[in-house]
Amino acid sequence: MTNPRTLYDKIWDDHVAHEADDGTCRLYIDRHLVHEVTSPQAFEGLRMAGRAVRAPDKTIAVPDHNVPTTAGRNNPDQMPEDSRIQVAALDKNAKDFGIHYYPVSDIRQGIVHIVGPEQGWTLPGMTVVCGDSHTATHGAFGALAHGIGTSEVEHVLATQTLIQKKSKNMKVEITGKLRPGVTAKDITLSVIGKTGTAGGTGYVIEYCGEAIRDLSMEGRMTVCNMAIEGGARAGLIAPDEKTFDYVKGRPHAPKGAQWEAALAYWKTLFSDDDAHWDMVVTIKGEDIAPVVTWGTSPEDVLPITGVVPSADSFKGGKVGAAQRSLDYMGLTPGQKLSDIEIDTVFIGSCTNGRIEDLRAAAEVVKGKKIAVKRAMVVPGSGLVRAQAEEEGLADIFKEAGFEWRLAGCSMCLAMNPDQLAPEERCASTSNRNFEGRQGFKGRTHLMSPGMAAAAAITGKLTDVRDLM
Ligand SMILES: CC(C)[C@H](C(=O)O)[C@@H](O)C(=O)O
Ligand code: SF4
Repeated sequence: MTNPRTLYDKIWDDHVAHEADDGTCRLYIDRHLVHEVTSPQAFEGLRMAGRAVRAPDKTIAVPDHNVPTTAGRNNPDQMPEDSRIQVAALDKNAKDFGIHYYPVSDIRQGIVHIVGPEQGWTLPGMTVVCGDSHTATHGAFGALAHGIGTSEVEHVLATQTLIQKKSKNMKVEITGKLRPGVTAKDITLSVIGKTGTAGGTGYVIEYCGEAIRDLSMEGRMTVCNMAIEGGARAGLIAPDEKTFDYVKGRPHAPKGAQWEAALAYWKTLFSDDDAHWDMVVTIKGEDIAPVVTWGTSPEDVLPITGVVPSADSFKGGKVGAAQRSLDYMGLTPGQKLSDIEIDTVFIGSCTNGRIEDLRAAAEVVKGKKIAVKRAMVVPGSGLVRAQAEEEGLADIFKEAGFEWRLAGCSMCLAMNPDQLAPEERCASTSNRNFEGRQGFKGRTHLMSPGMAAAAAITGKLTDVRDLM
């Protein structure tokens, strides 16, 4: 009998190419995803050393952070100078080094964490890295996926391996059923609300339990996407029939006999009953409400039925941080969250820019008009966009007054023209509400797509259940 192992242990063991005496390991990397922000110096490093990309067939690049999302964006005049330089550099690097590439003009272009799964690059049991903290998204497939820094990007490009120390195992179990109006986003925000942004430090989280099993692959990606906001090294979910169905037939998924062999292996990817957990967090699915953030940290989570907290309801160092958040966000303690007026609504990002997210938002919006200054839907990829158009979702959004944009990171972060003005208040489906994240002095409230759509319709933070 081998020792009982977690899913993380199993994937780890299958990828260790070398282990040093101090436990430092060299891990084989199956997929390396690349975007324009964290790769230019890495490719430059290879050039200077006269090195090639070790496994170009396992290296996939797409520009996403800097690209404008308005029509005519292939015109370089639409891009600010620094964005243009980064996108042009990725165009050139992809060509020079012969890696898979989805340029801005390609319908498959989109946010790297949406494109990878969509094209079948992300598969169960793989190690997946990207110079991007939200790489955890791919863990939804039962892959070990995490963000790396630019110097590591260069190392992986050159060697297809990564130097790592093993993390501890954390189990986050969401039991039972979710209540109506509660989504994957509410799960992942509620977990961070409970554990805090540092709660996952040093761990890889496996999400499990009936409520996780019941989620679609899209929902599972939303949950894993925010593992990093809870401080974890990665988040993952054991693959099951839903995972295999999602993967099957995708352009880069295995076919024929290779599919059968892969499937047999994937079915071994689960945590053994007696596996050791260094920490266990359990939340009842029925206790989770539709939530929003009120502050400038993803752990500042409250049910939409709540009120803005006062700084002195916190302890220790958090009192000062809460006061700073309240000042930055322009909020008064005791104010009902559902009385907070919203200027702008952003539906998109690698957290919630997939087709299911757009369907959920469209369902709330259908036949209504927006009551905010601006609202935009930014599909996570060109293919999500095309599908949403085919399903009539784009028309629903446009008729309601939403802008219907092209794929990219957009207003998730202020690296492209989609930005908040100072003090502009946004209901956003993205994953970070840090100061300045969506624009200088911009104010971000994180929530699910249905909740963001509800805010667009009423002009205030709104309990989506009131519109259902
Ligand atoms: C620009 C990039 C390095 C960054 C990340 O690592 O996550 C971005 O995607 C983000 O969401 O803040
Ligand atoms: S959508 Fe946002 S979180 Fe995701 S990769 Fe882009 S900037 Fe980062």
